[in-house]
Amino acid sequence: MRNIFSFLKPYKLFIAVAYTMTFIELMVELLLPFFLGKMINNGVMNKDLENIVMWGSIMIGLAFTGFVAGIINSFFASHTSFSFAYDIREKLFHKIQSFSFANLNQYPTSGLVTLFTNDVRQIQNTIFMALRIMTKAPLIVIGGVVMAFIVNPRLAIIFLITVPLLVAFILWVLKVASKMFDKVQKNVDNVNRVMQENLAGMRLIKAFLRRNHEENRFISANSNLANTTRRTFRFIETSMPILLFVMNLSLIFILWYGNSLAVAGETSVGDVVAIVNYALRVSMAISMFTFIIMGFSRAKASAERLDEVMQVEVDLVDHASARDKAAVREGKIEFDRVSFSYPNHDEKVLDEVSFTVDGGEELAIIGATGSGKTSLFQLIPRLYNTTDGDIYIDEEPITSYTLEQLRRSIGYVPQTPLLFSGSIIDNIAWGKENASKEEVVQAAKDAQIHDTIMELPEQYETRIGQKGVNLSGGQKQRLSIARALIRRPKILMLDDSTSALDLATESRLLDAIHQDDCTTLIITQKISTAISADRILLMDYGEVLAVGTHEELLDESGLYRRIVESQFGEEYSNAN
Ligand SMILES: Nc1ncnc2c1ncn2[C@@H]1O[C@H](COP(=O)(O)OP(=O)(O)OP(=O)(O)O)[C@@H](O)[C@H]1O
Repeated sequence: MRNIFSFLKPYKLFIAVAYTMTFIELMVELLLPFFLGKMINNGVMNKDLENIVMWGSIMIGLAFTGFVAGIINSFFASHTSFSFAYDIREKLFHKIQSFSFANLNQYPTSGLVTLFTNDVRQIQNTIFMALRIMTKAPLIVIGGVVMAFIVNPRLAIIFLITVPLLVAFILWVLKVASKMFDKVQKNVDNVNRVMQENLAGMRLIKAFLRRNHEENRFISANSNLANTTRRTFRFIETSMPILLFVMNLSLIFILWYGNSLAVAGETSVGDVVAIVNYALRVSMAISMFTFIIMGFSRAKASAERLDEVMQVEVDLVDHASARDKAAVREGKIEFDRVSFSYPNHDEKVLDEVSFTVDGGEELAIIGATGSGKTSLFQLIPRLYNTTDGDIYIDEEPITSYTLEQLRRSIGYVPQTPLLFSGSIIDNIAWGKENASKEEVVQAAKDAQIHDTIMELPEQYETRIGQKGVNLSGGQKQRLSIARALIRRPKILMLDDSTSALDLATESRLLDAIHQDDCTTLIITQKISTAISADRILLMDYGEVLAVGTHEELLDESGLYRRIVESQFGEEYSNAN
């Protein structure tokens, strides 16, 4: 909590002004009934018009001062709460950008989105309320009781019974409600998650005719949310009339007892009116305070969630020995008995993997699904750290490069191409800061996508929807390859990124890549692609079974022969 609210520090002055205005409003609220009593006692009861005008003018002046103070307070309260929300969203975004893959695995995307929207808004609203009325409400309760005692202690005695009773009741309501709000929040997260998965997987849902199934899943999440919200608000709604009932009882008591004292000449009508007025203000402040505290308990839960993410230790940072000047020169890669398990998982997905790729060499990696190919790739740009063993680039441990230097020299095309909303040119140029149009066009030509782009309505300026919905799978793959090529990386890594390309296009693309002097690692399922590489690495169950040329592997590895036969037919391997 404290960490999150420390974001208010830059706005200390605004907060001070807001609280000063609150104090003025408070004074106005407490003095008005007092002066009303005076006006009735000295003016109305004595039919003294001059006195009425005098007290009336003072009251109007006070009310106007309160009104102006309220407007100024509102301005500073909203400015502070909006600025706070802006700052915290910016800091949160920055923090999440610094997350490693292992950190990201800890938090579902939907939860992170909820942080940015729901949680930040919840705290923002509470800060606004806090500056606007939160401190005023309890002070009105205390001040109202004190003033009532100043006006008439005998009548004010009722406050000593009702106020503690109401406060105790409200504390109980809050305790129960905050647990209920926790459940509401969990259900909000759940609805967000289902929605997000559905929007991202809409095509798959339609293709698999799973619309009804998904609708039912959403209905279930949505009705859970509606039910918990309904239960929570019903509870609060039923507690409010109880509150009002106790308040009204105390008012009736004041009127009845005040009347009998007035008839006996022991108090004045003005005092009774003033005390009734204080009772009304105290009751309103108490019920207002309930809502504020309820908002506060929700904001507390939101602040805790935000704080948890803000405090996450990023587990992948530059090594103490990393040198910013170290730059990848040739792109020679060496794995030395590298083992790897995903964080918080015991299973080894890579087991003592050793191999070397020379600078400028092309290595194809093949293996069954789940054999650890992508995991191996992710270790090279240090998206994860190895569990055991070392990786060297140009004979230096990868930890001796800063993350920035290391990743700057790598062009990584992931298995699922992800394009951003924007134009084609933006998407390719995204791969390199300040890329020129010529560089974009050259990268597109190398990735064999230039001709396709030129056929689009606005060519390079054509906009693509989020995730490039209006492009085919193969086109998306080639755009994300162009994005990697524009970096002119020393190490190029393609994770099954040519799977949707026909053989001729793929071979032209690989030829273009060969023109560049870069080390290329290609994960592929296609033997035809693997054959064109200098060497092939065969993986199975996280181990390297064999490394060599196509012919060497045909001789050495039964598994490789079987894969070749499954794609080219038995005659092929017999002939070779
Ligand atoms: N984020 C993760 N957390 C835990 N385990 C994971 C994670 N990602 C992958 N794995 C596991 O690691 C193993 C290797 O997965 P990997 O994606 O490296 O295989 P792959 O050979 O690239 O498969 P494919 O050809 O299907 O892409 C699998 O058993 C998988 O379940």
